[in-house]
Amino acid sequence: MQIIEKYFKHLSPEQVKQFGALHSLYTEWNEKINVVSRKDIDQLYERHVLHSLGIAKVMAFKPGTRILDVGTGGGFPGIPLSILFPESDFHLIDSIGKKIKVVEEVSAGAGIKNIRTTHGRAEDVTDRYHFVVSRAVTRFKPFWGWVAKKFSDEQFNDLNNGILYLKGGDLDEEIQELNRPAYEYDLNMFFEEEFFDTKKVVHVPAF
Ligand SMILES: C[S@@+](CC[C@H](N)C(=O)[O-])C[C@H]1O[C@@H](n2cnc3c(N)ncnc32)[C@H](O)[C@@H]1O
Repeated sequence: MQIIEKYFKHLSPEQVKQFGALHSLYTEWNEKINVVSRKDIDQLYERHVLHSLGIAKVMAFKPGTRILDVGTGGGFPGIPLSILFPESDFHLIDSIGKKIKVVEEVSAGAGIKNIRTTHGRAEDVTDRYHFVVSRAVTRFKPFWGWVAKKFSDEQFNDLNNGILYLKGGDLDEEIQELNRPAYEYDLNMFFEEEFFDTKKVVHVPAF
């Protein structure tokens, strides 16, 4: 938990409480339904919570921003981002029902109010969002096909509406295949831990 406060210094007491609650909630739920690899649960705050918050270092969502987390699994990056941005609205979707059950239990347990969940496929969502976030779901090209029609054309954030995807490694081939402008932000600019050496946030503007 200290690692979150090291990089996010202006958390409210409520946010400190909510981030602090995640360890016991994920430990409890991960024993019933495996959403985080067992060896990673000890590094929950670095590898899952702080990694998810890498998106916040690139983009501070303004109040009223609507964000879809595609293939959220156990709630990453959506749950940490919803705690950090309590005035934005998050929609977390996954095609596996038991993962959505974990998301619902963890978000209720932590008292998170700005999340709604759907058990279903991203392709079937018909609502409009300012941003789509994701981690570890699929390559950019098919992903773009799933979400291209889901963007609102109302812009009020510092970056253009679009995808903010957590990726790792060399992305040249994947971005070439996507054939759209994509901007890479290295997370080692913000976080000094070795885990972030190869990690990036990629912004794919929708317009
Ligand atoms: C490797 S997991 C990553 C989970 C989470 N984003 C994380 O980083 O911890 C990929 C998730 O994407 C979900 N998924 C794959 N295709 C999907 C689709 N078309 N719509 C919704 N969820 C999908 C899977 O069910 C799975 O939970």
